[in-house]
Amino acid sequence: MVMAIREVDWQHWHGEMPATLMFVVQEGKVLLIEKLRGIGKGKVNGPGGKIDPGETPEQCVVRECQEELHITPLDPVKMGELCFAMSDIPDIHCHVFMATRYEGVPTATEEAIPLWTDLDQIPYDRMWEDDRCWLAGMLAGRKFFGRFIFEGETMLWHELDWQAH
Ligand SMILES: Nc1nc2c([nH]c(=O)n2[C@H]2C[C@H](O)[C@@H](COP(=O)(O)OP(=O)(O)OP(=O)(O)O)O2)c(=O)[nH]1
Repeated sequence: MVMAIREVDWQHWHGEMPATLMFVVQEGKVLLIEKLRGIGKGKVNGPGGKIDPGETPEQCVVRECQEELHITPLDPVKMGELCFAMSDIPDIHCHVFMATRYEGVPTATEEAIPLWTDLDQIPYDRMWEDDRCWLAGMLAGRKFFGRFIFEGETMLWHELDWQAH
């Protein structure tokens, strides 16, 4: 069976659900989580979540790290944006950040289990499919803008632009 790819008018696309992700990197490791609830429950990801009304992406990513891991990332750097056209949930516009410093001790909560992960051992088979397209490049310091079409949890199409140095 051939699956028809949903037509997306990216010129006028607007993600109904703004969201964030944070990747803290220190000493050759990145702080990932096993996500215990919400969208992508059971997957490995960075901490993050939906932006509340009135919140900036930066305020959201700090709050989500506090809620999920009891840490406060310092000086978050915006690295990219991910536009997800989804089939079964509202479309998601995700702002992705990195940080090299944080306050607090990464702690397991009802939302997440912290997983310090070697940069060369990222468990892509436990992550969202698109992460293979951008995560390694971002961790190497490259900024990006990506668009993705998903059918359920399957990525049907993607387009990724890397910012010129
Ligand atoms: N790495 C990666 N992250 C994704 C993808 N799709 C996607 O929604 N995410 C992230 C963005 C958000 O951080 C998170 C979805 O928000 P959430 O359900 O965790 O939001 P939340 O914590 O506010 O939710 P809640 O349970 O408190 O209602 O998943 C993807 O394809 N790859």
